[in-house]
Amino acid sequence: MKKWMVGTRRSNLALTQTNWVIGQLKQLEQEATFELHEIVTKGDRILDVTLSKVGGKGLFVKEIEQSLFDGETDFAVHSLKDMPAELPEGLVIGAIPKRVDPRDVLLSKNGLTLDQLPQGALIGTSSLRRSAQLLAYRPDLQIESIRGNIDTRIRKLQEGNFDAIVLAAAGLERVNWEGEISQFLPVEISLPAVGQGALAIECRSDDEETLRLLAKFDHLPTRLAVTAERSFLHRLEGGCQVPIGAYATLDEAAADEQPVITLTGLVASPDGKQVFKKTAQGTDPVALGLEVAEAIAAEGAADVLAQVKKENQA
Ligand SMILES: NCc1[nH]cc(CCC(=O)O)c1CC(=O)O
Repeated sequence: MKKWMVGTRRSNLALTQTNWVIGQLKQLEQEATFELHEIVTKGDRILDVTLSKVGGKGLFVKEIEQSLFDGETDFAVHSLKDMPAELPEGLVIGAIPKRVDPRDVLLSKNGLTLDQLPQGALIGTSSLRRSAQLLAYRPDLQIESIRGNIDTRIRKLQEGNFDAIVLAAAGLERVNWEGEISQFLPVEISLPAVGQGALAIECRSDDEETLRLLAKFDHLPTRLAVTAERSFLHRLEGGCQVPIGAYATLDEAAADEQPVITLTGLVASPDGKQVFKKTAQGTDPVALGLEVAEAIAAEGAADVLAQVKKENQA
């Protein structure tokens, strides 16, 4: 019986996610065996610099993809939101498991909510998407960059460096830190990152055996939703260094109907003073993503993105 080599980053979150995926796949294919292959990525090595300054898409995936090309690994487990909008030729996402909670969450001193935080409170986040939306909602807040894995960030909050930090609910739940959450931020206040809360299992596009295994673990409603979000991202050519968010949901569809996808897309200026946001519905996820992207680009989002990209290069 085949043994699959599985690529993963070495962080606690990555290892937890990968081991969870392996556990699920074992239930689907009981004879199969799996071996973990830990890979240190560029993103893991530059922990002290704000990611938006480092630039470059897919900081956490490049070395992992190389290992797939080299045949050293057969598939790799990623957080979907760390994946660039476009995959290199020869690789595909073989499975997208069911998405968990996509929301951002606030972790604060004394459990205060966003509305309860004192005037001028200091928030730790290195995500332009999160800081722009927080400032749009509460212009008095101060934002400072924070880096490191989930444990490091929570420690920095506990040490008193910040009044609050913002993280993804999904990551916290996966590593059992959900008890630290002070507030789940409504998507109306903080629209999540494209693909947040979903995993992506990447493999070679010509690897029939692995594709067949992974197909059993694909969750179609999640795939449709994140395909719409990634189409939006792709049209705007956004990486993690621009303030872009998107969130799609599916209506309950009858068995003989195509599900209707509702997609909200957002682009904001880093200071939160300009927010471009649009919601539309459709049944074709790629077309829907393009439609929403083009609508907000035409309203002025394209200028904001061009400005942010220029500043990142400076
Ligand atoms: N940017 C890092 C990252 N990539 C994936 C997650 C976990 C959440 C997810 O899988 O969407 C996180 C941490 C965070 O943003 O809090």
